[in-house]
Amino acid sequence: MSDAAMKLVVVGAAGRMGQTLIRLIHSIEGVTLHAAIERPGSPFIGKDAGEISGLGANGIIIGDDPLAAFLHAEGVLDFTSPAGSIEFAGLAAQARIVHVVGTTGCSQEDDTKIAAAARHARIVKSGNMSLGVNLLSVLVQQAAQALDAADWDIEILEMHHKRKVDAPSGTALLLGDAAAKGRNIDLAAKSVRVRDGHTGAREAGTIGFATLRGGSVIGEHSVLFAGEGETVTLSHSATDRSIFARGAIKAALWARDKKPGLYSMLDVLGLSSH
Ligand SMILES: NC(=O)C1=CN([C@@H]2O[C@H](COP(=O)(O)OP(=O)(O)OC[C@H]3O[C@@H](n4cnc5c(N)ncnc54)[C@H](OP(=O)(O)O)[C@@H]3O)[C@@H](O)[C@H]2O)C=CC1
Ligand SMILES: O=C(O)C1=N[C@H](C(=O)O)C[C@H](O)C1
Repeated sequence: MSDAAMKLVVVGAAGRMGQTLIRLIHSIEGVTLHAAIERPGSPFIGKDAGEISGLGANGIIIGDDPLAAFLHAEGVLDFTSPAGSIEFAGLAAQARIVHVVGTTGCSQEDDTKIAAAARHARIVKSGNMSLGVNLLSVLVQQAAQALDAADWDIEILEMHHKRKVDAPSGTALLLGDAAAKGRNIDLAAKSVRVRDGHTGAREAGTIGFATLRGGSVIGEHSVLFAGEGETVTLSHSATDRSIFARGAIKAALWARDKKPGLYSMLDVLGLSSH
């Protein structure tokens, strides 16, 4: 593996995560900002990426041509939108580079396209890049396995800022998936994502989701195991977006010498059980 700093492109550079990534790349050894991209027509095209992120000018001008940016880069950090991430995965595959995807709200069809791109790109995708949430997912899987479905109901509660556009959050779904693995059930078949009106009594063995939106909340997640007379709650609070950015940069460095494929943050953190 090269000793030189890994050349990274930040797509969605002017977004909340884009700006956080640009600040963090500046302060972490072993990585360097190669280019910053926004969509064509964005008011941020032509602006200095360092200035936009509050660092002061760094000479990297935000552009709108990802293909040109990826050509001489080694990795892409992507917290954008499902359509954007599909496009960037295809371009990362063409350039044979690392693609770290934090974007949430992807459909099954979107995920299939990203998995196809992973035949040539090294893709790390996760609904949450933080160490804390990935550790929590391991604990949730263990608790779900230990607590009998007939006696313990699983409910997942999340809250995010008012500008978030997808629900349930990628993290809530990741935690739901961990719970479903612990119970050896299919999450899609057993999840209850909305309740309204006369719903009838709760069906045993299902996994419920509840979503709150408001203010500037960065990310709150709780998994409740509700039994007769007692409740076990496992939770995570994010108080700074740098936890996600740090995880994404760690993922890019980890994937630098890996074979093409689709990886998760559990793989990066060595928490994977397979
Ligand atoms: N996995 C994780 O750990 C985390 C995941 N996320 C996820 O990351 C995503 C972004 O979050 P956040 O930064 O808060 O959102 P923002 O809306 O603040 O930023 C997204 C940025 O991406 C840009 N963008 C969207 N689509 C494209 C495209 N096709 N080409 C180029 N640029 C594009 C947006 O531009 P425009 O405004 O013009 O659309 C915007 O500048 C969300 O899906 C969020 O859930 C967030 C935090 C952590
Ligand atoms: O949109 C956000 O802000 C976040 N999105 C991710 C999610 O959907 O879980 C991760 C984090 O909670 C912040």
